[in-house]
Amino acid sequence: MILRSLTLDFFRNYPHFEGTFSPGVNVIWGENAQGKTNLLEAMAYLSTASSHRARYDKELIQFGVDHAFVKGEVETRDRTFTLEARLSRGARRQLLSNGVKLKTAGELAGVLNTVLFCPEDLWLIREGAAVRRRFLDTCICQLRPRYAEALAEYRRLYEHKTRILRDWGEHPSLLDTLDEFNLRMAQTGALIIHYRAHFIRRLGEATPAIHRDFSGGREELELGYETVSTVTDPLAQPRAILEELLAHQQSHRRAELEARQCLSGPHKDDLVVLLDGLRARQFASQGQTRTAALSLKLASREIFFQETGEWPVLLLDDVLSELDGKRQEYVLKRITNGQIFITCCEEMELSRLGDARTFHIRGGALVE
Ligand SMILES: Nc1ncnc2c1ncn2[C@@H]1O[C@H](COP(=O)(O)OP(=O)(O)OP(=O)(O)O)[C@@H](O)[C@H]1O
Repeated sequence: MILRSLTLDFFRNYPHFEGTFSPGVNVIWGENAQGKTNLLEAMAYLSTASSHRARYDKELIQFGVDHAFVKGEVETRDRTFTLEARLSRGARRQLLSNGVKLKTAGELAGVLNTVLFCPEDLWLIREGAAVRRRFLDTCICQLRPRYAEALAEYRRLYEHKTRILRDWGEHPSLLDTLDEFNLRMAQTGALIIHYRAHFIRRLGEATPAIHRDFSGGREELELGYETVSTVTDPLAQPRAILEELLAHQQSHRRAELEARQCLSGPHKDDLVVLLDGLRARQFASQGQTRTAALSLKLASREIFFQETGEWPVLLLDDVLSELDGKRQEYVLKRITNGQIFITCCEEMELSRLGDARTFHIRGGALVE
């Protein structure tokens, strides 16, 4: 999978950008706050229709402007795709593939896959469960269009149910619709759990070997999936999971009404990381959690390759400078395949990774 070129209009601090990239290594360098991350964010947006750091699309539109445009030419499966995202402050965003409007973001899956790695990811293990759910969701959405659709639907239902629970005291008639929402949330929730369990199983197969290699054979990493307590087998068919989710909702109905919060469902899921049998989140050292986070990210890249036969585009945002020499060396050794974008503050010598193209960014523009 190769991102051949990228065009931006009014995206973040770029009034306009046009770049054509190397199929190998691309180094994007410049001083702080010049727009290096913004560029990777735009690339990732074309693969996931979401940003790793913006909650709303409108944050991506340049200040004082009412629309933004992102276009990428992608080579995959011996074909060329033109992906476009048109963002607007006043209207729904539009996503297009080869000029055809997409109905859902899920339809982007499989055209451009990216694995983004930024310094915050080094805290993937230490942070709360939300960060690990986001990691899982970003990966699975790119591999399974149906998952992306279920997740979007689940989020809509969750927000609606949260409003019902928040306001039912003042408007008791809202409770008339609660059962309907519960059923639909359990149906989409069952699908989400099924897909997450299968992805975590794959991750659980790929990550330990990388981590073992990385830690010089000293540590054993294991992964687990923590979901709704009534679910006995998250790998089971969604139909079986549905019944167990409904039972959990039923037993938490009263508590939800009292707490006025949605307490039942996969929105609380976690990916559990164990190092030598202990929960890494609580017991691992800073160095160990970094190594484990890197192993997870590198493993996800390998799963993309196994699934699609092509390496995803790797976006390394300022991450190498955060790593000590040994970890840097390990990552560089492991990423010799596929297209790579690396941002850094100084021009880097990366000739060992093959032909590298260099882009110097200043103030939201390419320095020619
Ligand atoms: N919607 C927006 N409109 C205009 N400018 C924006 C918008 N969002 C962010 N910016 C600007 O983009 C710049 C940050 O860009 P970016 O995060 O890409 O920096 P960077 O080059 O990666 O820096 P660092 O090396 O510090 O990580 C900031 O100056 C910020 O004010």
